[in-house]
Amino acid sequence: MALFTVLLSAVAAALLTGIIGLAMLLPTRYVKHSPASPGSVRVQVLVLGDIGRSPRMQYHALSIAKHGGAVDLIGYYESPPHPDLLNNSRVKIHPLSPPPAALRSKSLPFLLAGPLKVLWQIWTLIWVLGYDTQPARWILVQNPPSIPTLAIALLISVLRNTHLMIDWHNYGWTILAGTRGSGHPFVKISKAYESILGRLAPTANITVTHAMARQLKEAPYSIKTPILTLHDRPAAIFQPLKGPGDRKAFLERLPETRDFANNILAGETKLIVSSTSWTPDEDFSLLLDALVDYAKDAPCPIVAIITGKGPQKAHYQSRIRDLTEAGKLPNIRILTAWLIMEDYATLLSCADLGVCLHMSSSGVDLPMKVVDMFGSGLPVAAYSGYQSFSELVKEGHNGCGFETAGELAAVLMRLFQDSGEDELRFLRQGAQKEGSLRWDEEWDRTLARVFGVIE
Ligand SMILES: Nc1nc2c(ncn2[C@@H]2O[C@H](COP(=O)(O)OP(=O)(O)O[C@H]3O[C@H](CO)[C@@H](O)[C@H](O)[C@@H]3O)[C@@H](O)[C@H]2O)c(=O)[nH]1
Repeated sequence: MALFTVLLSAVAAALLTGIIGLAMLLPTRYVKHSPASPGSVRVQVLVLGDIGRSPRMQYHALSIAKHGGAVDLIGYYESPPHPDLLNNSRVKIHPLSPPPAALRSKSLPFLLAGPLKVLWQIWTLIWVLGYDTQPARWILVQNPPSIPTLAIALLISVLRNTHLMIDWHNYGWTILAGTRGSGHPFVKISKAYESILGRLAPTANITVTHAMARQLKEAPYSIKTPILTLHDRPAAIFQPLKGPGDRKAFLERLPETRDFANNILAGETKLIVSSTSWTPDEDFSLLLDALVDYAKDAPCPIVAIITGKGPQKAHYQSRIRDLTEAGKLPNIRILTAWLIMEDYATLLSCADLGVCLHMSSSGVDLPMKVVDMFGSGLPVAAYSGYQSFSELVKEGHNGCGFETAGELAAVLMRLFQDSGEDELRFLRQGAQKEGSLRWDEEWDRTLARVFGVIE
């Protein structure tokens, strides 16, 4: 009997120690103040991508900080973030450690490297969201990427008593379907995962279009929590040119345009700009084929600058080289570049036309680059074959749609002839008008109260 009592006590003591130990390992919890004062609001803004190339998440961070909230901005630190974030005392950037090189290279088979990479991401996310940051009132997470971000954000929101808001930019499974095909098992798993977590996880949701908000209310997502649409709007850094002197100074300074500045300023050469993350959902063959077509009977030379970083850049650079060497691009110069944010914004304001090849894997997202272009007063020629297109581009008012290389070539021919000048001027006015609706007003109206950063 005595032995039994001793054993029982030992088991109870071990259990208690285990429970206390576990409790001590759990992350600290947020204590809700109701209502919270704006100064006490802390938000973890999370993107499992390069912070510097996640404009919408950077703008969220800036808006929260502008109203006095504190922000932990979490993501990979690859490109320089928005300049206003770097010296903002209310924003702390928490760089995620990238997976070890062996997992990123193609040396290991995907079936081994893929799961190991996800395990690495799970660990780094739990560490940063749960332990490296103070408990927050909100986690605001970008979707996609969805795996493992949504699951970890949900786990941490429960453990730390934090509200969870998903900012739906698009769907991870539709992007995957673009490369693997919609019948692939990974695509099916990814769709189920995103739908279930979307339904279970958030206190509230944000979408980039009304069309996406409508879709999320229906199966397979069937989200019942509030869904707010926050259209992308240009940040203050994107502004139309103040005067022709500024255009001259910039074009003569930028290495990519210096040699062509005089002709561009005289209107004899047209400057077009496209920006991209060089992902498979943007088919740059459309632009290259259109330029080859245009070059056959060009009304004027074109300098095309494609800005951005991403996986397919080298592939298209080599296609551009081949086409140029084969003599298929007479009077056309195609350059690629990665510019600091200020120069990217000014280049847009100096161009004659923006080109957008965003194809929308889901049909219901929108390209941020067109928002940048409108902010800089630049009209666009944009791929238009998807449902939400008209939520941003108004055909004949601020841009022209196209679905094939032939149609894009026809737009370029029409606008760059002498007779196209009036239409281009009219479109520029439309772009400036659309771009005058700014991020700050849209954000303050839609989200400031929800986060509690205004009373
Ligand atoms: N600093 C700098 N930034 C650049 C440059 N070139 C491109 N960028 C950044 O890269 C963005 C373009 O990125 P993409 O990945 O091509 O896509 P997107 O047009 O921004 O659309 C994405 O965001 C939307 C919502 O925010 C999503 O709805 C959409 O699905 C997509 O993910 C530009 O808006 C700009 O912020 C450059 O030279 N310099």
